[in-house]
Amino acid sequence: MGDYYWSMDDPADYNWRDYKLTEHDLPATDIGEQHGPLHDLDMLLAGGERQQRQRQQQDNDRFCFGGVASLLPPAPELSIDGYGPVSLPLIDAKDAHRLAQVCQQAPFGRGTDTLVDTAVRKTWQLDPEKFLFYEAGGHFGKHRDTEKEDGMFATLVVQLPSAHKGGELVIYKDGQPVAHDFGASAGSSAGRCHYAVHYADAEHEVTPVTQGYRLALVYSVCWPKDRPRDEVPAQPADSAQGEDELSAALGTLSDQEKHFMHFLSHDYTIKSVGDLGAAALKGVDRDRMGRLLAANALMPADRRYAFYITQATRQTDYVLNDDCDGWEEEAPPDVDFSHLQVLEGDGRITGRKSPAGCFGKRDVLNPDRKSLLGLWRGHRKTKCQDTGNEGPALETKYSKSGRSLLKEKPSDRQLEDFLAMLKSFYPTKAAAPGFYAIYEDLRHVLFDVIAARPFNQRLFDLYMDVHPTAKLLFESKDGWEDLLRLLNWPEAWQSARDRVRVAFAGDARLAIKALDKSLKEGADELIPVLSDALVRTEEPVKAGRYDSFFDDNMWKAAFLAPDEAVCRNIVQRQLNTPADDLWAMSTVRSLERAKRNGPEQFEARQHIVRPVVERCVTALKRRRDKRAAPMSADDYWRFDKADFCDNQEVQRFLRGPERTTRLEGLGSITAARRVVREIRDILPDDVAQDAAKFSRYLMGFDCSFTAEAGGSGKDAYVTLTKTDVWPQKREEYRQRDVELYDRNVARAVALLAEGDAASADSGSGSGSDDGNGQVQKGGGSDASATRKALEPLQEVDHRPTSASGSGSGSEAAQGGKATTKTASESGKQSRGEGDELDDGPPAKRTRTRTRRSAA
Ligand SMILES: O=C(O)CCC(=O)C(=O)O
Ligand SMILES: [Fe+2]
Repeated sequence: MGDYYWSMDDPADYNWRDYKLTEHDLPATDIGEQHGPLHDLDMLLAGGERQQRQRQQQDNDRFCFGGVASLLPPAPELSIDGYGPVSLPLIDAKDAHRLAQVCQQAPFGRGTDTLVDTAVRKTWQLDPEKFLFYEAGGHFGKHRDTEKEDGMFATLVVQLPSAHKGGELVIYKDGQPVAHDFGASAGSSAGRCHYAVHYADAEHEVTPVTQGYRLALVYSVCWPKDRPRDEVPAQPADSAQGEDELSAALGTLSDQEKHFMHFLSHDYTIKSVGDLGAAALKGVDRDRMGRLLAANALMPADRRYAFYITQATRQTDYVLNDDCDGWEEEAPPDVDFSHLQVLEGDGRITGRKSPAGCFGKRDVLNPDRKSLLGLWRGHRKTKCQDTGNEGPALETKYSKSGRSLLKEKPSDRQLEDFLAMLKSFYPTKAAAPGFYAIYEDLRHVLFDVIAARPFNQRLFDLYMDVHPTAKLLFESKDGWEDLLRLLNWPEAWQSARDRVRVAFAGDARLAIKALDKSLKEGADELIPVLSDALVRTEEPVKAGRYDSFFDDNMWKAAFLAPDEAVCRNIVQRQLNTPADDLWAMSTVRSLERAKRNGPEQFEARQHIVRPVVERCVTALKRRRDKRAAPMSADDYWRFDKADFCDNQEVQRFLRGPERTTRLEGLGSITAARRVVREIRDILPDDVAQDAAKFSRYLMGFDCSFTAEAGGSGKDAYVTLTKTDVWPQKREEYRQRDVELYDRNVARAVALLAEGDAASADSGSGSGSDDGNGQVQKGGGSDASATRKALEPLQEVDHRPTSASGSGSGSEAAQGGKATTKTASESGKQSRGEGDELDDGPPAKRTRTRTRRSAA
């Protein structure tokens, strides 16, 4: 069976309405408190018993008002496209007929639908919602106006000079009608324009026009677009004394840890509260919000309340009673809060939270002394549902805006205990991933709690103890936000600074990321602390690679940080780092980028950086000279990196100084030929003779030689002869390395050259700098991106750097080896210490080696 929705005021008559629906009310005396601080607050907000009636009247007056539109001409000129000039008031039936023809039947909204139903609304309209034309029988049933535009809060109706009967605009305030007859009783409606203004959320109707024609213009009244969000009017000076009393009552409630709520008089759309915050409040709600905020602000921070606005819904389900003559509550009403918005003491919406709990009938601030149903009076929706077997059921639903004042303030002692407990439970992400997330949230909430009270060193220390790592400070969900808030809290920052430094000193990568973010977001206080932390960090060499993201950002900070000390710190750090050729090249490249991105900043600090650049030059030159040293004739035939471990005898020969050898004792010529075949399978003879064509193989094995079977029977042997294809190739690479080191030395020198805009290497190696953006995007953790950015280094870094000076081949050769060998062969590849031909990433090998030699 389908659902039928209608409003109680829907004129359509359904037989379910013949049954009696009795809603249980509670008198005002059962709501809130009849004495004590909450009651005092009621009285103070209501302005005392005596003033209450007067206030009520004022509020009624502001709730809606109207009269003669004396600023408008008595006979406004009105002309309508397709009709022509309209002479006002409209009297002639023929004119009316013509006018109706250029208009449309006005629709109305229900939920998200726009409907036309003359039983609900019967009027002609032009230019949607602006010009209305009522004939006899025209009317508009009870409704509230939708917010047609952002910031709309009221409706202005201007009735043009009209000669008609009926057609009053009746506005309901708490169910009581306030009628506007637009001058009918005063006899001025035909001769003047009249107006009426009402809040858009106020329920209103237009009674049927019984005679003549009524013409009206309808306007939406909106807050100005540039009005500050959350604006609540300052309270007039004469209420200051009331504020003290209010504040005292609030304070007492606060000490009792009392949370309470207050039903707003007006209704608000979720959107308007979301858009405007406290500034959406109207009339009496606005006054009271202003007074409560002012009183709240008078209290010390730890006693203050937080303010929320919530959409409250109260739903009751009814079933037919046993006598089938009325509806009976099936269960107690269900009260629900949703769309909660936090308005803080200063009225700022800072986030969304869930209500701490529901409120009992005693937790209601009820300055207007309303009964339960009086409080809930608002949008009531009734829905009748035929549930089949169980018969029809009726549901009523009220929704209402409420303001709640929640106090979430445990005592300092309780908090300290809690923090100590939390500390003992401090989880690691790996150990308790689920708990960690809760923990992160808790930490964030705790920050709010602690920040909301006067600074308490003990409490704050405990709070800081609970999250000691840079990861939590920086990478947790709200870590960064909390860190920034810490900066604006002088006492806290004073004592947190050292902890922050220590935390980041344990994680160079995070320190760099945080430094970068601080620069971008102007968190200036954080920059020196992070740069101090950086000096104490270890070089983040992961998997043997320099991290160009790290280096780039570090140097960027060195030049861009407002304080020169940051640059000095970084230089100090780099001077403490072991220097080798890879370090030098990475440094040079990062400095080049920094120089390119900010030539002036670079120049201003290049004198500070000079020692680092000089150190790079020294390291590069040292490496260059080692590589440039010519090889002795003896060493020329030592293929000391030869990789032929499937046959140890062959490998021993290759690594030794002899040019040729014989493998003997093979037993038969067949066996000798088999050995040759096996060798040629691995390294074909023609490969050993043709470097250009087969360098991929050569590089894989780091040798070149031929094999030939000879002799017969027991004397059969295999002759191995080294060819100079490999050593020549090796020589070529040595030469290239020297050139590369030379180029890098030149780049380093060019860095400090006067008036040179970092273009020294724009033609050669810097092409790969384009990979920079990619590296940053990958957060420096993407190995392939990092490798890409390191490409110019790899021209060198996989090559031998041992004192012996023998080479192992190019990057291409490494790749070739990997694809040529089987997995098991690769497995056998790893060598002892000192051998540079392990399977690790190229940079690692060299890195390991240089580290050792540096030590
Ligand atoms: O005709 C009027 O006075 C008011 C019409 C109205 O309530 C509306 O257009 O929403
Ligand atoms: Fe309306």
